Amino acid sequence: MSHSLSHLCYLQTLPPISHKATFNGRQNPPLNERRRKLYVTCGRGNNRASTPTKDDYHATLKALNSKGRIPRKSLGQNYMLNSDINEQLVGVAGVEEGDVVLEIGPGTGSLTNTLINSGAFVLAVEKDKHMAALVSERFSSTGKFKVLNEDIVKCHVRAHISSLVGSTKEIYSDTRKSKVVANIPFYISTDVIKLLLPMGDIFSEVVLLLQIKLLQEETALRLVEPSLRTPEYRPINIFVNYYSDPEYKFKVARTNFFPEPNVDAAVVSFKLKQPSEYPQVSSSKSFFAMVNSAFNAKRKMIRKSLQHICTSVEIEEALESIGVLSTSRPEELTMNDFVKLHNIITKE
Ligand SMILES: C[S@@+](CC[C@H](N)C(=O)[O-])C[C@H]1O[C@@H](n2cnc3c(N)ncnc32)[C@H](O)[C@@H]1O
Repeated sequence: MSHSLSHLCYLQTLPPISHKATFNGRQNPPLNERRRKLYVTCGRGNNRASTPTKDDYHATLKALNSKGRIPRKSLGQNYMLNSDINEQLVGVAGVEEGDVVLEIGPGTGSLTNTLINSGAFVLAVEKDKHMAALVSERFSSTGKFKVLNEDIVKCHVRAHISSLVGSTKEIYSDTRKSKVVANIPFYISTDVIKLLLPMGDIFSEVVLLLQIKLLQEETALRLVEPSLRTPEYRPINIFVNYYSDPEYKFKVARTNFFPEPNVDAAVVSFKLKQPSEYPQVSSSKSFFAMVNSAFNAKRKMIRKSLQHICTSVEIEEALESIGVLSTSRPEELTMNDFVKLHNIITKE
């Protein structure tokens, strides 16, 4: 292990960080054989082995302490303490030797470690310069890691991935698409979904550990499997299903994070559609503008809220022709209904 990694070793007793976290001090379950193997191998023969660090409570505190940091609430810094969950996340994404993976917010690097040990090359985008420095020290010697100290929302993801995939071609000869695997803070989850889901030309899959804060505990489930006529049915549901095939995977209890948030989390996978698989609309921009207008006046009937596009009589006729009531409100239309409606009323 290189000297620069030594501060992350799991050798000392609990460091003197006192934090108001409600972490209950439970130990992670013992490593099984497969995980033990992953911790000591790096996959590619031409790269050095990754650190065999176990990213539990003590190691996380120790890493933070080494940089004099305490978790910042404003950046959603709730660190994962359970390597089993990282392994499950990586398993959901089917990360294989040679994959290029975008990780948003590596933090102390617990998920990064699992990704690298699975054979991936990780491009990490971390807004906090101290955490970016920490993971850079921890992983640059693996030759399978690059970190950008940037805000993901402002980051030119496509350009970075394209230049990375180009530059890693010698090592990774096939042309598989990249993946996104990340434990992201709640405050950027909608922005991240909007940014990444339309990138089906470069990413095959986006697997996110999301905090489920919006309404009640099953928010993540409702994001991917919305029911018509419910308050949770919103334009984001239509957006998600337009660009991907989403799947709710499993819930993650809040006790797995440090500091412990006041909500649980959930793993959601979005299999990205190819641009040729998107619903057929003349313009996605005008389609989403129409959907947003319809939902902006959620209590209003569609024939009234879309009058800036055409007359209410024309909208009524269009609604009837697609088999829905002319008095429908937006939460009564499926994505396919909106697609058909858009294609009729923007033609007239
Ligand atoms: C929930 S923590 C996850 C940390 C780590 N991946 C883990 O699983 O323990 C979120 C991370 O995202 C970073 N972050 C917050 N806002 C960000 C943004 N806009 N762009 C990139 N990273 C961000 C935080 O600094 C933090 O490291």
